[in-house]
Amino acid sequence: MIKILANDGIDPIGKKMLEDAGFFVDTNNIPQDELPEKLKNYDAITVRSATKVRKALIDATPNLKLIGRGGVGVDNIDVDYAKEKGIGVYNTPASSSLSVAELVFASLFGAVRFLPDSNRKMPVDGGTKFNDLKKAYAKGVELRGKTLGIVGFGRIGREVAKIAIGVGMDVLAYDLFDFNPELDLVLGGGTTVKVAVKKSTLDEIITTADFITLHTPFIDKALFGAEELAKTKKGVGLVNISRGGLIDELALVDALNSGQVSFAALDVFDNEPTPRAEILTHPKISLTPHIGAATNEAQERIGVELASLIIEHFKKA
Ligand SMILES: O=C(O)[C@H](O)COP(=O)(O)O
Repeated sequence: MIKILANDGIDPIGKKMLEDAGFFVDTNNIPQDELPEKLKNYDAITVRSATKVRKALIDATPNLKLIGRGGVGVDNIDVDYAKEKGIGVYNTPASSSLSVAELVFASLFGAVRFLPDSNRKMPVDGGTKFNDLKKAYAKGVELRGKTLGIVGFGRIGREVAKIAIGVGMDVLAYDLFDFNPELDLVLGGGTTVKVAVKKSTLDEIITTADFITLHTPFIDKALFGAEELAKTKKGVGLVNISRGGLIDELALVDALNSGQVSFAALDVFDNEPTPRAEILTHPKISLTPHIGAATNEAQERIGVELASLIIEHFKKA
Protein backbone atom coordinates (compact mmCIF):
# COMPACT_ATOMS: atom_id res chain seq x y z
CA MET A 1 0.00 0.00 0.00
CA ILE A 2 1.29 3.46 -0.90
CA LYS A 3 1.91 5.53 2.23
CA ILE A 4 1.52 9.29 2.23
CA LEU A 5 2.58 11.59 5.04
CA ALA A 6 0.41 14.74 4.98
CA ASN A 7 2.80 16.53 7.31
CA ASP A 8 1.05 19.92 7.34
CA GLY A 9 -2.42 18.32 7.15
CA ILE A 10 -4.84 17.83 4.25
CA ASP A 11 -8.54 18.64 3.92
CA PRO A 12 -10.74 15.65 4.93
CA ILE A 13 -12.27 15.42 1.44
CA GLY A 14 -8.82 15.15 -0.18
CA LYS A 15 -7.81 12.59 2.45
CA LYS A 16 -10.92 10.51 1.75
CA MET A 17 -10.28 10.64 -2.01
CA LEU A 18 -6.81 9.21 -1.39
CA GLU A 19 -8.08 6.55 1.00
CA ASP A 20 -10.85 5.54 -1.41
CA ALA A 21 -8.16 5.14 -4.08
CA GLY A 22 -6.31 2.71 -1.78
CA PHE A 23 -3.62 4.97 -0.24
CA PHE A 24 -2.71 5.12 3.44
CA VAL A 25 -2.72 8.74 4.62
CA ASP A 26 -0.99 9.75 7.85
CA THR A 27 -1.86 13.28 9.04
CA ASN A 28 0.42 13.26 12.08
CA ASN A 29 2.83 16.18 12.06
CA ILE A 30 6.39 14.89 12.33
CA PRO A 31 8.84 17.57 13.54
CA GLN A 32 11.32 18.72 10.89
CA ASP A 33 14.35 17.25 12.67
CA GLU A 34 12.74 13.78 12.85
CA LEU A 35 11.75 13.68 9.18
CA PRO A 36 15.06 12.35 7.77
CA GLU A 37 14.54 9.15 9.80
CA LYS A 38 10.74 8.83 9.82
CA LEU A 39 9.96 9.85 6.22
CA LYS A 40 11.88 6.73 5.07
CA ASN A 41 8.66 4.78 5.82
CA TYR A 42 6.54 6.75 3.33
CA ASP A 43 6.28 6.93 -0.47
CA ALA A 44 5.09 10.53 -0.59
CA ILE A 45 4.91 13.66 1.52
CA THR A 46 2.50 16.57 1.25
CA VAL A 47 3.31 19.91 2.86
CA ARG A 48 2.04 23.48 3.15
CA SER A 49 4.58 26.22 3.83
CA ALA A 50 5.72 24.99 7.27
CA THR A 51 7.57 21.76 6.44
CA LYS A 52 10.77 22.16 4.41
CA VAL A 53 11.77 19.52 1.89
CA ARG A 54 15.39 20.36 1.21
CA LYS A 55 18.20 18.43 -0.47
CA ALA A 56 19.38 16.81 2.80
CA LEU A 57 15.91 15.40 3.49
CA ILE A 58 15.58 14.16 -0.09
CA ASP A 59 18.99 12.45 0.19
CA ALA A 60 17.97 10.80 3.46
CA THR A 61 14.75 9.33 2.00
CA PRO A 62 15.56 7.33 -1.15
CA ASN A 63 12.06 5.75 -1.21
CA LEU A 64 10.36 9.10 -1.67
CA LYS A 65 8.50 9.24 -4.99
CA LEU A 66 6.37 12.35 -4.69
CA ILE A 67 6.30 15.73 -2.94
CA GLY A 68 2.95 17.53 -2.96
CA ARG A 69 2.65 21.20 -2.03
CA GLY A 70 -0.88 22.08 -0.96
CA GLY A 71 -0.66 25.69 -2.08
CA VAL A 72 1.18 27.95 -4.49
CA GLY A 73 4.73 28.76 -3.31
CA VAL A 74 7.30 25.99 -3.60
CA ASP A 75 10.13 27.95 -1.99
CA ASN A 76 10.18 25.45 0.90
CA ILE A 77 11.04 22.60 -1.50
CA ASP A 78 14.25 21.96 -3.48
CA VAL A 79 12.19 21.36 -6.60
CA ASP A 80 14.98 21.00 -9.18
CA TYR A 81 16.94 18.61 -7.00
CA ALA A 82 13.86 16.49 -6.30
CA LYS A 83 13.06 16.30 -10.01
CA GLU A 84 16.68 15.33 -10.79
CA LYS A 85 16.16 12.42 -8.42
CA GLY A 86 13.02 11.38 -10.32
CA ILE A 87 10.64 12.56 -7.60
CA GLY A 88 7.34 14.05 -8.78
CA VAL A 89 6.72 17.55 -7.43
CA TYR A 90 3.24 19.07 -7.58
CA ASN A 91 1.59 22.22 -6.28
CA THR A 92 -1.95 23.61 -6.55
CA PRO A 93 -1.46 27.09 -8.01
CA ALA A 94 -5.08 28.04 -8.73
CA SER A 95 -6.97 26.80 -5.69
CA SER A 96 -6.37 29.61 -3.21
CA SER A 97 -6.34 32.77 -5.37
CA LEU A 98 -9.75 34.03 -4.27
CA SER A 99 -9.06 33.49 -0.57
CA VAL A 100 -5.79 35.41 -0.82
CA ALA A 101 -7.51 38.23 -2.72
CA GLU A 102 -10.26 38.42 -0.10
CA LEU A 103 -7.65 38.68 2.68
CA VAL A 104 -6.08 41.59 0.79
CA PHE A 105 -9.39 43.41 1.08
CA ALA A 106 -10.04 42.30 4.66
CA SER A 107 -6.63 43.82 5.47
CA LEU A 108 -7.16 46.95 3.40
CA PHE A 109 -10.61 47.75 4.74
CA GLY A 110 -9.41 46.96 8.25
CA ALA A 111 -6.36 49.18 7.97
CA VAL A 112 -8.12 52.23 6.51
CA ARG A 113 -10.66 52.08 9.36
CA PHE A 114 -8.04 51.36 12.05
CA LEU A 115 -9.44 47.99 13.08
CA PRO A 116 -6.03 46.67 14.24
CA ASP A 117 -5.61 49.77 16.48
CA SER A 118 -9.12 49.45 17.87
CA ASN A 119 -8.60 45.77 18.60
CA ARG A 120 -5.34 46.47 20.39
CA LYS A 121 -6.42 49.57 22.30
CA MET A 122 -10.09 49.11 23.17
CA PRO A 123 -9.58 46.32 25.70
CA VAL A 124 -6.91 48.44 27.42
CA ASP A 125 -8.32 51.98 27.11
CA GLY A 126 -12.04 51.23 26.70
CA GLY A 127 -14.72 51.83 29.35
CA THR A 128 -14.99 55.49 30.23
CA LYS A 129 -12.50 56.50 27.51
CA PHE A 130 -14.64 54.96 24.78
CA ASN A 131 -15.65 58.32 23.34
CA ASP A 132 -12.06 59.64 23.24
CA LEU A 133 -11.01 56.50 21.40
CA LYS A 134 -13.84 56.91 18.93
CA LYS A 135 -12.68 60.41 18.09
CA ALA A 136 -9.06 59.33 17.76
CA TYR A 137 -9.97 56.58 15.31
CA ALA A 138 -12.72 58.34 13.41
CA LYS A 139 -10.61 59.68 10.55
CA GLY A 140 -10.50 56.70 8.27
CA VAL A 141 -10.77 56.84 4.48
CA GLU A 142 -13.00 55.15 1.91
CA LEU A 143 -11.52 52.88 -0.75
CA ARG A 144 -13.90 53.88 -3.56
CA GLY A 145 -12.21 56.29 -5.97
CA LYS A 146 -8.71 55.54 -4.65
CA THR A 147 -5.96 54.01 -6.79
CA LEU A 148 -4.77 50.49 -6.08
CA GLY A 149 -1.44 49.39 -7.58
CA ILE A 150 -1.15 45.64 -8.07
CA VAL A 151 2.42 44.40 -8.44
CA GLY A 152 2.30 40.93 -9.97
CA PHE A 153 -0.67 40.24 -12.22
CA GLY A 154 -0.97 36.46 -12.11
CA ARG A 155 -3.92 34.48 -10.79
CA ILE A 156 -4.01 36.22 -7.41
CA GLY A 157 -3.36 39.72 -8.76
CA ARG A 158 -6.26 39.25 -11.18
CA GLU A 159 -8.66 38.22 -8.38
CA VAL A 160 -7.54 41.24 -6.36
CA ALA A 161 -8.25 43.48 -9.36
CA LYS A 162 -11.78 42.14 -9.75
CA ILE A 163 -12.64 42.93 -6.13
CA ALA A 164 -11.00 46.35 -6.40
CA ILE A 165 -13.01 47.22 -9.50
CA GLY A 166 -16.17 45.99 -7.75
CA VAL A 167 -15.35 48.34 -4.86
CA GLY A 168 -14.93 51.23 -7.30
CA MET A 169 -11.17 51.63 -7.16
CA ASP A 170 -8.94 52.62 -10.07
CA VAL A 171 -6.57 49.75 -10.70
CA LEU A 172 -3.01 49.96 -12.02
CA ALA A 173 -1.39 46.60 -12.74
CA TYR A 174 2.22 45.66 -13.36
CA ASP A 175 3.88 42.36 -14.14
CA LEU A 176 7.30 41.35 -15.43
CA PHE A 177 5.52 39.48 -18.21
CA ASP A 178 2.98 40.80 -20.69
CA PHE A 179 -0.64 40.20 -19.69
CA ASN A 180 -4.22 40.68 -20.79
CA PRO A 181 -5.66 43.65 -18.86
CA GLU A 182 -9.26 42.46 -19.41
CA LEU A 183 -11.09 40.55 -16.70
CA ASP A 184 -14.47 38.86 -16.40
CA LEU A 185 -16.21 40.28 -13.37
CA VAL A 186 -18.96 37.99 -12.11
CA LEU A 187 -21.79 39.99 -10.54
CA GLY A 188 -24.54 38.69 -8.26
CA GLY A 189 -27.09 36.65 -10.18
CA GLY A 190 -24.37 35.22 -12.42
CA THR A 191 -24.09 38.17 -14.82
CA THR A 192 -20.59 38.62 -16.18
CA VAL A 193 -19.19 41.94 -17.34
CA LYS A 194 -15.88 42.71 -18.99
CA VAL A 195 -13.70 45.15 -17.08
CA ALA A 196 -10.07 46.19 -17.50
CA VAL A 197 -7.15 47.42 -15.44
CA LYS A 198 -4.62 49.97 -16.62
CA LYS A 199 -1.28 48.40 -17.57
CA SER A 200 1.39 50.33 -15.72
CA THR A 201 5.07 50.42 -15.00
CA LEU A 202 6.36 49.56 -11.55
CA ASP A 203 7.54 53.14 -11.23
CA GLU A 204 4.09 54.54 -12.04
CA ILE A 205 2.58 52.34 -9.33
CA ILE A 206 5.23 53.30 -6.81
CA THR A 207 4.84 57.01 -7.42
CA THR A 208 1.07 57.35 -7.90
CA ALA A 209 -0.90 54.61 -6.12
CA ASP A 210 -2.75 55.26 -2.87
CA PHE A 211 -2.41 51.59 -1.92
CA ILE A 212 -0.03 48.96 -3.24
CA THR A 213 -0.47 45.21 -2.96
CA LEU A 214 2.24 42.68 -3.87
CA HIS A 215 1.57 39.39 -5.64
CA THR A 216 4.92 38.14 -6.88
CA PRO A 217 7.22 35.38 -5.67
CA PHE A 218 10.34 36.38 -3.76
CA ILE A 219 13.25 36.16 -6.19
CA ASP A 220 16.44 37.50 -4.68
CA LYS A 221 15.89 40.92 -3.16
CA ALA A 222 13.25 43.27 -1.79
CA LEU A 223 11.12 44.95 -4.47
CA PHE A 224 10.41 47.70 -1.96
CA GLY A 225 13.58 48.91 -0.26
CA ALA A 226 14.34 52.36 1.22
CA GLU A 227 14.70 53.89 -2.27
CA GLU A 228 11.33 52.70 -3.54
CA LEU A 229 9.55 53.54 -0.27
CA ALA A 230 10.93 57.10 -0.46
CA LYS A 231 9.39 57.49 -3.95
CA THR A 232 5.88 56.40 -2.95
CA LYS A 233 2.97 58.79 -2.71
CA LYS A 234 3.11 60.26 0.80
CA GLY A 235 0.85 58.24 3.09
CA VAL A 236 0.63 55.16 0.85
CA GLY A 237 -0.73 51.94 2.38
CA LEU A 238 1.08 48.68 1.61
CA VAL A 239 -0.20 45.11 1.63
CA ASN A 240 2.03 42.04 1.44
CA ILE A 241 0.22 38.71 1.39
CA SER A 242 2.66 37.01 -0.97
CA ARG A 243 6.16 36.40 0.39
CA GLY A 244 8.30 37.75 3.19
CA GLY A 245 11.30 39.72 1.98
CA LEU A 246 9.47 41.59 -0.80
CA ILE A 247 9.35 44.69 1.42
CA ASP A 248 12.55 45.50 3.34
CA GLU A 249 11.22 45.30 6.89
CA LEU A 250 13.64 47.75 8.51
CA ALA A 251 13.16 50.30 5.71
CA LEU A 252 9.41 49.84 6.15
CA VAL A 253 9.61 50.61 9.87
CA ASP A 254 11.51 53.84 9.06
CA ALA A 255 8.94 54.79 6.40
CA LEU A 256 6.06 54.13 8.81
CA ASN A 257 7.74 56.18 11.53
CA SER A 258 8.29 59.12 9.18
CA GLY A 259 4.70 58.99 7.87
CA GLN A 260 5.83 58.29 4.29
CA VAL A 261 3.86 55.04 4.55
CA SER A 262 0.65 55.28 6.57
CA PHE A 263 0.18 51.57 7.22
CA ALA A 264 1.32 48.13 6.17
CA ALA A 265 -0.78 44.97 6.27
CA LEU A 266 1.55 41.98 6.45
CA ASP A 267 0.67 38.30 6.27
CA VAL A 268 4.23 37.19 5.45
CA PHE A 269 7.54 38.01 7.09
CA ASP A 270 11.31 37.75 6.84
CA ASN A 271 11.63 35.33 9.72
CA GLU A 272 8.64 33.02 9.71
CA PRO A 273 7.33 31.77 12.03
CA THR A 274 8.99 34.30 14.38
CA PRO A 275 8.91 37.80 12.85
CA ARG A 276 11.15 40.47 14.35
CA ALA A 277 9.86 42.46 17.33
CA GLU A 278 9.93 45.81 15.47
CA ILE A 279 7.32 44.42 13.08
CA LEU A 280 5.19 42.59 15.66
CA THR A 281 4.86 45.64 17.89
CA HIS A 282 4.57 48.45 15.34
CA PRO A 283 1.28 50.32 15.81
CA LYS A 284 0.87 50.99 12.08
CA ILE A 285 1.23 47.37 11.00
CA SER A 286 -1.78 45.09 10.65
CA LEU A 287 -0.61 41.53 11.29
CA THR A 288 -1.89 38.15 10.16
CA PRO A 289 0.10 34.91 10.53
CA HIS A 290 0.40 33.66 6.89
CA ILE A 291 -3.31 32.89 6.54
CA GLY A 292 -3.94 33.95 2.92
CA ALA A 293 -5.04 30.45 1.92
CA ALA A 294 -6.59 29.54 5.26
CA THR A 295 -10.27 29.25 4.35
CA ASN A 296 -12.53 26.20 4.25
CA GLU A 297 -13.08 26.66 0.54
CA ALA A 298 -9.44 27.11 -0.46
CA GLN A 299 -8.25 24.21 1.68
CA GLU A 300 -10.97 21.96 0.28
CA ARG A 301 -10.06 22.88 -3.32
CA ILE A 302 -6.37 22.39 -2.50
CA GLY A 303 -7.00 18.98 -0.89
CA VAL A 304 -9.08 17.77 -3.83
CA GLU A 305 -6.58 19.04 -6.42
CA LEU A 306 -3.63 17.55 -4.56
CA ALA A 307 -5.37 14.20 -4.11
CA SER A 308 -6.19 14.06 -7.84
CA LEU A 309 -2.56 14.85 -8.74
CA ILE A 310 -1.24 12.17 -6.39
CA ILE A 311 -3.70 9.54 -7.65
CA GLU A 312 -2.81 10.39 -11.26
CA HIS A 313 0.94 10.24 -10.54
CA PHE A 314 0.86 6.80 -8.98
CA LYS A 315 -1.50 5.50 -11.72
CA LYS A 316 1.18 6.37 -14.29
CA ALA A 317 4.13 5.09 -12.20
O1 LIG B 1 2.08 29.70 -1.21
C1 LIG B 1 0.97 29.57 -0.68
O2 LIG B 1 0.08 28.85 -1.17
C2 LIG B 1 0.64 30.35 0.55
O3 LIG B 1 1.75 30.98 1.07
C3 LIG B 1 -0.10 29.53 1.60
O4 LIG B 1 0.73 28.86 2.48
P1 LIG B 1 0.11 27.82 3.52
O5 LIG B 1 -0.26 26.59 2.76
O6 LIG B 1 1.18 27.54 4.53
O7 LIG B 1 -1.10 28.43 4.14
